[in-house]
Amino acid sequence: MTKVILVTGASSGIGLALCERLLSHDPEGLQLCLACRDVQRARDARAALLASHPTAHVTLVQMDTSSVSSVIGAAQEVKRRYNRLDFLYLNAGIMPNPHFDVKAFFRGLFSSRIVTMFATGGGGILTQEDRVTADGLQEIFMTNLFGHFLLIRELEPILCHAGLTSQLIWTSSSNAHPSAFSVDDIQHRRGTQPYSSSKYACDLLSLALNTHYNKQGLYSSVTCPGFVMTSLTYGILPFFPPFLWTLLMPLFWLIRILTNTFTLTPYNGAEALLWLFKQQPESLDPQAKYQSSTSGLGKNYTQPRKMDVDLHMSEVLILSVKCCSL
Ligand SMILES: NC(=O)C1=CN([C@@H]2O[C@H](COP(=O)(O)OP(=O)(O)OC[C@H]3O[C@@H](n4cnc5c(N)ncnc54)[C@H](OP(=O)(O)O)[C@@H]3O)[C@@H](O)[C@H]2O)C=CC1
Ligand SMILES: CC(C)CCC[C@@H](C)[C@H]1CC[C@H]2C3=C(CC[C@]12C)[C@@]1(C)CCC(=O)[C@@H](C)[C@@H]1CC3
Repeated sequence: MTKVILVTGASSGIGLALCERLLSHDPEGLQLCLACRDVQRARDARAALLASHPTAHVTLVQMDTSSVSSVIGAAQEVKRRYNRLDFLYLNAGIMPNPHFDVKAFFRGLFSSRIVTMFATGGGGILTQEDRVTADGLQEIFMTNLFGHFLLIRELEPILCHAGLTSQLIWTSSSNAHPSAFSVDDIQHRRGTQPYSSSKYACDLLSLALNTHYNKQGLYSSVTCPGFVMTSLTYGILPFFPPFLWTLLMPLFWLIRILTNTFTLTPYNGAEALLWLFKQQPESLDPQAKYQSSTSGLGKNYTQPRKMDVDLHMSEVLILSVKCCSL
């Protein structure tokens, strides 16, 4: 039976690489819908996918996850086109206005946090300046988490079908950290790490969605693509042109020997997202984060890692998120 798959943020990076890998895995049996905010970039992505898979079914829907009306409109369009959705990849994400804290970076270099700092971008080396959207919500929270929550809520009728299972697959991050998140400030209006907070909220929300929806056949899983060279990463050091990143690649390959989270290419980063596509959702651990990993010799594999999440907090979050959507 044909599987219907919707991928948010499919116009570039990990989302686009995932689409390419899904089509290589099963070129005929999929109906792929690319949900993108920029129509021209979406068309270019579709053309690139069709160039390598000319018989594939690839459609587009315009959706900006940072806008409530855009998400609701796109969901209506998706429900009009399909009466069932098998996989929903919640991948669109931003880290705008990042600040790279050089002092924290050098402090980390001479401390015991050196490996975790490289593997997770933690230790305070990255902060961001957030904005408020036209809907009055924090942009990073809205784009990375809340837009996706609204999408799931709107698509519920085609995600939950008696006797069938569907999967939600989040692109989270190893930068998701409980210390950046507070249930009293779920949008992270007051702190300096809204990206980390939004990704930790994705981890919590996935857990709560499993509690609420498993009995209706809907399962949610969390992935981490590792550290990947994409436009999101290039934006972290805007004064650093892409060719300088290329010069750093030998250093990154060396670091990969110490931490297999340096997946580096979007193809490698999409590994866990594709792996989940091939699993029975009932066999997955709702408290695991499925990590794309690449060995020093370039071999790709998926590793489950226990998330630092608790059920009570996940329930508080889903209630707060529902309140935001009223
Ligand atoms: N790169 C990395 O090392 C890591 C990335 N991630 C996560 O992976 C995901 C993909 O990022 P990555 O591929 O790296 O970066 P890219 O910037 O290449 O991809 C991000 C995608 O999200 C889309 N997007 C951004 N904002 C919106 C919006 N408001 N509405 C709809 N789509 C939007 C972008 O669209 P457009 O083309 O229009 O900009 C783009 O297609 C993100 O969630 C990111 O947080 C997690 C860990 C590490
Ligand atoms: C210029 C220096 C020699 C090297 C600087 C490297 C850092 C800029 C990177 C080291 C670890 C990276 C990293 C991320 C961004 C860039 C680094 C801090 C992320 C935070 C990107 C987004 C994510 O979601 C994380 C998982 C990444 C973790 C590692």
